[in-house]
Amino acid sequence: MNDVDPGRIVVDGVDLIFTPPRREPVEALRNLDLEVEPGEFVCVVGASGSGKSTLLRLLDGLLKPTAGTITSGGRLVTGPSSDRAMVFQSDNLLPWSTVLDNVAYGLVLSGQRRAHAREVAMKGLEAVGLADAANLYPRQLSGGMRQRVNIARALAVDPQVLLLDEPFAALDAQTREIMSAELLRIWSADRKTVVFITHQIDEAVYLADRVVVLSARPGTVREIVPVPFDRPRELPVKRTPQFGRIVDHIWSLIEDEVRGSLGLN
Ligand SMILES: Nc1ncnc2c1ncn2[C@@H]1O[C@H](COP(=O)(O)OP(=O)(O)OP(=O)(O)O)[C@@H](O)[C@H]1O
Repeated sequence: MNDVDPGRIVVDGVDLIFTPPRREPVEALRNLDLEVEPGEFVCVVGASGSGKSTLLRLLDGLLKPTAGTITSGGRLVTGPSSDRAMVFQSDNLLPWSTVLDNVAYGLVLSGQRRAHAREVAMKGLEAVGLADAANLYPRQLSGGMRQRVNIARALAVDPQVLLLDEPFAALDAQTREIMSAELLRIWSADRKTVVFITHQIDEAVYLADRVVVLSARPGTVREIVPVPFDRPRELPVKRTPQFGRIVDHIWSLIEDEVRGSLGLN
């Protein structure tokens, strides 16, 4: 494997210190190293405040490391780029545009002709199973459908890397479970590199090739837990003893810190 392979992410010795005006600096991440292989699905878990979202924003180029470097496909990440796309917890769909135009939006912004952008957007909607919803408006969709539109929008620009920050956090438990299976189906079609942030350990174990466990602030990699289940993965794998053992192990790594973040230690 070569650092310049498209979709390969290398985080090398990254520190991130926030320096808010008139407040104490906040050391969010310290000496964080991580390598993600092209096409790999990595989930990141850790107590609240351990720096998960900060790491994702660094990977997208929305934040710059205080020290260390991040490369994507061998190129230094210095700002957002079309080879990486982000999906947030709250959907940021435009309420006055149809589903199709919401998905086409990024392509139009990047200079593509509207007709071509719509064609590509339609393919994206087909990939997430929402072709029939193309002419609806966001308010006419359920929460799960809106997040599928968000994913289609991120995929429409054909990024090498997909960054997802708790994309299903606002959904109810059943919808969330179905959406995670749906995400694996979408991902398996062209296996982009995925970095997925979640609070739900079982969601992480179900989705990931490897689960990155962050320590409490300042966040650093505490352990990387490989997930051995074959793909395609069906939801019943979550009910197996081996699955339960991996979830228990990850929980044991962060339990004290989760209690600490709640003031319970
Ligand atoms: N812009 C900022 N200015 C100052 N401190 C910040 C800023 N953004 C984040 N932080 C702090 O950095 C730390 C890491 O925040 P981050 O949001 O990355 O954690 P997280 O693991 O994603 O948390 P959660 O699970 O609660 O979403 C926290 O202590 C947070 O308060």
